[in-house]
Amino acid sequence: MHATGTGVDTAENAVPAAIGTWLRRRSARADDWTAAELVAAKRGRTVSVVIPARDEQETVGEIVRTIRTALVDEHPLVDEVLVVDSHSTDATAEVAAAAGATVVAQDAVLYPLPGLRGKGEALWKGLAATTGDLVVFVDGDLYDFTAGYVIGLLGPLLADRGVDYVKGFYHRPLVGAGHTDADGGGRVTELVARPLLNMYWPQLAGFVQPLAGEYAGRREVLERIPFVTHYGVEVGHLIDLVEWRGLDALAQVDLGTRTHRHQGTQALGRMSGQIMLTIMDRLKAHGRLVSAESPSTLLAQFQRGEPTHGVERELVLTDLALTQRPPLSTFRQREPLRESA
Ligand SMILES: O=c1ccn([C@@H]2O[C@H](COP(=O)(O)OP(=O)(O)O)[C@@H](O)[C@H]2O)c(=O)[nH]1
Ligand SMILES: O=C(O)[C@@H](COP(=O)(O)O)O[C@H]1O[C@H](CO)[C@@H](O)[C@H](O)[C@H]1O
Repeated sequence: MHATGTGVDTAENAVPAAIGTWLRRRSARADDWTAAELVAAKRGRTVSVVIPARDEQETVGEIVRTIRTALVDEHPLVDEVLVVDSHSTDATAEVAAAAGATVVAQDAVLYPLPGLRGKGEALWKGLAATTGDLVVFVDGDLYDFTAGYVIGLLGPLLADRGVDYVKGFYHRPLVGAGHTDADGGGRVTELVARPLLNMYWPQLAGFVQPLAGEYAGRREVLERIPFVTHYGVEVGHLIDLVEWRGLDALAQVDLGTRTHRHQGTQALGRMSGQIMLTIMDRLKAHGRLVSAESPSTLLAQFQRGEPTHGVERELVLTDLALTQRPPLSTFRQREPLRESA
């Protein structure tokens, strides 16, 4: 490790010992396991893959085909592949079904429960619409997805009963028109999530990609945590799980490189606000943030467009209010949770 700019020398011993221990104990690589080894390790447990997809017709088909070919047909590691069609306006559902996925419309799950919008809603509905003992979440906008993503995420869960939840990590290029910044991706991670998590949940500082969209968990645990319905879902999971299950129940796996469809800066501004409000919500929930007033959830952004109030910009208002689904178990009677061995 090396000194950085105005930062102190980050020598090995500057990293809190607990983080170093966790990194060594709970970090793995996707190629630590093979599909055949994990099939043998299933011992009757089942696996569902859930892909949230809003307008992903360009990429979702190849992701589904890769899983089906390598991890259903060749090696029966995955028992169920579900694409949650999240109000797509393109051919996402048709492309996913043609590739061999089960497809469900987000609002059709747990109908007539009124549907909400957002990625977290898609994930929660995907959990509700599947049955696997282990659940793997994979974004639908990946360009370089491999079966190793799923193998790597399942490895720690099948190998160690003490692990409840596994995040992927990877190099994240930012691919622009004719230019790629090899490590420019994960903009909200680097500018918002990592600094805030280091400030308030430093025990999570070892996660290389806290907002990774590829992760897996035990159903018995996933059904007992809330799902923030928008982009705060990942950071909400990490905080809720480390508070409930402890850091040692969490793990991470190196999946190599991840290239995905990037959103624009204003969309990431809204995502950032959602993540900040989720972190503030958890600080309040744990009695660590006492504020005289609640933050406004209304975000004003300015775009090229119709002049507004005499300014040569279009004013766009978005409500970033935190909405979340309760633990799915509150919708269903479940056996008491078996404490991890
Ligand atoms: O309301 C939503 C928003 C996003 N997504 C999906 O969630 C994944 C990650 O979303 P996105 O790519 O927008 O986030 P980013 O990766 O840019 O942070 C993608 O498969 C999206 O199609 C979804 O199903 N519903
Ligand atoms: O990590 C990030 O900063 C954002 C944006 O990534 P890019 O800057 O477009 O590579 O992407 C992630 O964040 C979302 C919110 O947690 C997740 O839902 C996405 O799956 C993940 O790609």
